[in-house]
Amino acid sequence: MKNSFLGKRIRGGGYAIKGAWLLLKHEQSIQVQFVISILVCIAGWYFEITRTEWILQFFAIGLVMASEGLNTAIEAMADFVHPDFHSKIGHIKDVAAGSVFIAALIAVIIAGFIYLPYIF
Ligand SMILES: Nc1ncnc2c1ncn2[C@@H]1O[C@H](COP(=O)(O)OP(=O)(O)OP(=O)(O)O)[C@@H](O)[C@H]1O
Repeated sequence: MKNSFLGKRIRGGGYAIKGAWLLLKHEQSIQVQFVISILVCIAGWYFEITRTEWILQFFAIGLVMASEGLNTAIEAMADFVHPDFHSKIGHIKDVAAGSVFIAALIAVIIAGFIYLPYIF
């Protein structure tokens, strides 16, 4: 069982859950996004948004938090392979941060489409 296909997949899932827990425990940006996600879910419950709007909202939350997690991993990898200042490392980190910015921008636009009609 330990080295079977299923055993390996279950172990891989365990590592992934551990990684998600580490992100939540140690990364301030993920913690902030987690709190914002909870607030947005409270807003969804308050305004009684539709099923499709919930799907879009969870998609946006997942997009932002997953890209932030990958950005964190890339930053950690960059710091590990090259702890000193280097323009290439700066470029890699900037590009990784840019992907989070794009995800966050899309999430804000989705939030606008969902909530502005309920508010105004
Ligand atoms: N080793 C480096 N060489 C060159 N530029 C760097 C280096 N480390 C960081 N930078 C520059 O500083 C910016 C911020 O990097 P940093 O690793 O502090 O990320 P951060 O977004 O502040 O992450 P966190 O808050 O999670 O530590 C990078 O986007 C990059 O422009």
